[in-house]
Amino acid sequence: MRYISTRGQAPVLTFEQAMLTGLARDGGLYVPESIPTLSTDQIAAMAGQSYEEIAYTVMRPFIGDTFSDDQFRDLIAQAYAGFGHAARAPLVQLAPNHFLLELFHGPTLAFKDFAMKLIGQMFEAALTRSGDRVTIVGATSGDTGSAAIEAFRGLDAVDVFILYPHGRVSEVQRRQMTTPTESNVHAIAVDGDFDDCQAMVKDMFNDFQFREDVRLAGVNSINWGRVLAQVVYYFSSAVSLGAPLREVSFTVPTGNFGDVFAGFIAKQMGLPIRDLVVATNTNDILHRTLETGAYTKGTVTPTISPSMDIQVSSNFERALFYAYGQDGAAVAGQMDDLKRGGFTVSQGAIDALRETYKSGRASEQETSDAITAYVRDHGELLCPHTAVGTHVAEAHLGTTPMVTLATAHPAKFPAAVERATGIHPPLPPRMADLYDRDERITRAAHDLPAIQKIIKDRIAT
Ligand SMILES: Cc1ncc(COP(=O)(O)O)c(C=O)c1O
Ligand SMILES: N[C@@H](CCOP(=O)(O)O)C(=O)O
Repeated sequence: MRYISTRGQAPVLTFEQAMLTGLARDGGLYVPESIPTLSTDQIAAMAGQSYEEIAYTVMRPFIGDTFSDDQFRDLIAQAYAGFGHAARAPLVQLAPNHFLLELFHGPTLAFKDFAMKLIGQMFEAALTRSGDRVTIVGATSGDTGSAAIEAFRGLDAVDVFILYPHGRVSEVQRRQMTTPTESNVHAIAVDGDFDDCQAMVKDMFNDFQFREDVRLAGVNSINWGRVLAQVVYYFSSAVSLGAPLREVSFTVPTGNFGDVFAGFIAKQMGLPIRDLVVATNTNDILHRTLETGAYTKGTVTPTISPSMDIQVSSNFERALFYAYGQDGAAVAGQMDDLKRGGFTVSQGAIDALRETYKSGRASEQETSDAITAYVRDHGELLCPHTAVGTHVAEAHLGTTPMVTLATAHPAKFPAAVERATGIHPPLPPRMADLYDRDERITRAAHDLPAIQKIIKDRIAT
């Protein structure tokens, strides 16, 4: 399996190279040259299998000879062993045709753990074999950073620097990033919003000297490995609802478009997905783009679902690549226009996007009302991101079963949940002392050279 850039001008790589490379050298994102399909029989055989077995079947065709079959099975087993639920991603029924896919049973209580725990295992195995050392720099609006720090803490061959927007993540998210004591993980609070952090990470990848000097790697969803691991729970949940014989739809709380794009890959692989519904908060650039065809950058507005406070949505580039019939030059042109503020998707491409993705938006009040209503009517305490999802999903319920992705545990956002319900969601016992642990934070201005210096100085010591 070979990997190509969405902008068509970067070297073609193996899975291992694409995983360790992060952003392509032409600024694009790596995607597989072709998407493997699974037969109806292979999908049907997943019924009753463990999450780990399904993960192996779904991901094996993408990894080429990076790992042997046995080693890959082993890495998957280790990645999910510490999850707090035997099913890993259990489904809960909310209404006759509406289900919640609980993706928050991993160590940092968000769906990011599914990919990050596996990537951590895969990085360690690949770097142990090669003897190389890398510096991971990531941007987070709260959950990617905590999952990355958890997955890579204490690993010998990796230093991790996470840039997060100062004052714009929840206290639990911040503490998950700032309280680990291992010296190879660093949380940097940046003056700015998530888009500023993400843009600086991309600028570091485009600074080839810096990239070589620190052996830069990325674990944001620009990394194909992140997307790949997220394809698995679309299969596990759809199969338990009757796939491949029955169609299933998904509503996905969306920010950087990685999670919902993983659903697109599942569909291309042969999973009978009817609709993929993109659910946004008031930072609704994706919903507006799907409605109007115009992707126009606005300013990021802080919301009670802070992990989705994003305007420049990285993986939309991957979606565009397929909507433009894998035309890298067309994607590169649109991304150049984005630097000047926005672009208009061609009629053919927007038709293709609308064929796959439906969308909706939840205001702050609607999000809060959904949290209140779901605990009252269904006994389910939702995190605000999930509540954005259930609100939007309700407008798309029909005869096809709808699965809304529950992307984080309510205890990660206790203030918003308590305001809406009067209930203070407790942290699981294993992290009950989170508020008592000492924090280690580096503050930084929105200043790329200064942050690059912090990184270089830290890895030199
Ligand atoms: C809790 C939560 N929900 C939803 C999202 C949006 O996911 P994506 O960026 O893959 O669209 C994020 C952040 O990525 C998140 O942390
Ligand atoms: N919501 C994310 C933002 C980064 O997204 P990623 O999927 O590209 O890593 C977060 O919580 O950090």
